[in-house]
Amino acid sequence: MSITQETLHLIVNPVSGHGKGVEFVSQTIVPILEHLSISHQIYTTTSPGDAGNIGKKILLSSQNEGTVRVGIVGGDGTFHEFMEGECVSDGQVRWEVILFPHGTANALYSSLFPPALTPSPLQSHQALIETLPSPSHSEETLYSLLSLFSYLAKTLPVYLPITQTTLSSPTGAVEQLCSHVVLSTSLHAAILEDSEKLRESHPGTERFKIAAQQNASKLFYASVTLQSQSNLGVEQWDPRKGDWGLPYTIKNTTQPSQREITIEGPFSYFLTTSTVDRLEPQFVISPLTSSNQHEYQGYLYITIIRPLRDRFISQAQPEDRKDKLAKRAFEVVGQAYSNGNHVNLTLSEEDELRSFGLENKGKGEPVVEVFRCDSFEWIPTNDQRKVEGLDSGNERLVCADGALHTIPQGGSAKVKLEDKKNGKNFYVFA
Ligand SMILES: Nc1ncnc2c1ncn2[C@@H]1O[C@H](COP(=O)(O)OP(=O)(O)OP(=O)(O)O)[C@@H](O)[C@H]1O
Repeated sequence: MSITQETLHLIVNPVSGHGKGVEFVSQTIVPILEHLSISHQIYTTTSPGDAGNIGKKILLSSQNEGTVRVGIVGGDGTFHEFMEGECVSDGQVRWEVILFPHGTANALYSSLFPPALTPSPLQSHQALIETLPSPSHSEETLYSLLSLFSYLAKTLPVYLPITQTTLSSPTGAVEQLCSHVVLSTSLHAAILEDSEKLRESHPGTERFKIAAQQNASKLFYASVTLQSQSNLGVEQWDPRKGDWGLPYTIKNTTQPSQREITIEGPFSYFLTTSTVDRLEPQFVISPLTSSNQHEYQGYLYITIIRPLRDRFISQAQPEDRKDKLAKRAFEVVGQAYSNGNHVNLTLSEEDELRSFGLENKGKGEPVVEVFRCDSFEWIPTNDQRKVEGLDSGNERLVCADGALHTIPQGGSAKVKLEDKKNGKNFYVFA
């Protein structure tokens, strides 16, 4: 078929996930496209980073303008590489993306189509499914076609805010990063770094557990300034009210305005997303993130744990602090597997027994602080006043969609959402 404005460009990663992408394209996607006479072109990635090169080729063939429709058969990494290639190009096209979840975690897909949602989104596509060339597809196959069904049903695609991060040294910007799933520092970034070092000795997923144990009791020294241009300013989630409001857990600082607040560390957890509420189908780490932002520029949703706010740790004997911090980190972050319940956990206000157990939507402040804003700056402070009994981690480490980067000594990471007006926008059928 010749390439036209209507052509669907399919970028296929042959190795992601279980390595079944190529087979899925030939056996499932192509028969549907041919049956519906949809012009398509298949590109198979041949090496890491190739999805970005393919994206650039597609951009050239579309003469850098209009709407270009792309299908990604792969995981978050394939989408990331495709998107990163576009971030550095000068095109002004509107990318409309159909996702086929053929990765390992599929964070974006499972956020757009949460598994076990009732009623199943498949129900609304029943009439369409019955017209498919092979209507006996398994439930699992049909689930992986939901984004395609959304496109075929002519649903408006969802705007996908892209996060831009600038790593600077004291003398200026040194590196620009684009991400669409997650930008993190602290524990999340440290686990990724250490698990990579363990890949040879522990090829299975066990290495993530070991890396988590190695880092769960560390403190990361930094200060972060959150900014918002909106009239509402920076907002904080209050699980007790079930609503967003003015920041209320920031103490001992004079804030110049609601549009800018500074949060002092040390941190153990710091993660931001603008599109996904989960990093794996069941790991709902940012349950307030809403990707249904058709018209809106979008928010950065920020999930923070500052362990010294928790008397279970701050009032522990120095020799007990390590164990207690690790125990608490697993207890809290583990609740992300219970549909994101960690954001509902509150610190006990009065505790005569001094057990400092956590409550669910109790009277005290939440143990996890959740904010939304449109930009922030993470400044490693390398604080000399360390907390007795607790080790510090590398606060200069940054993870952008799984790739690790280091903030130069004395520098910072400035993070913001790409301006929707500047073009190069990504939309996803959901
Ligand atoms: N032909 C290829 N050979 C080897 N690696 C490739 C090839 N094509 C792409 N890649 C690499 O495969 C990596 C993994 O892809 P991807 O991240 O999509 O899958 P995943 O890691 O299984 O899933 P997820 O990111 O959803 O957890 C990408 O980072 C990309 O660099």
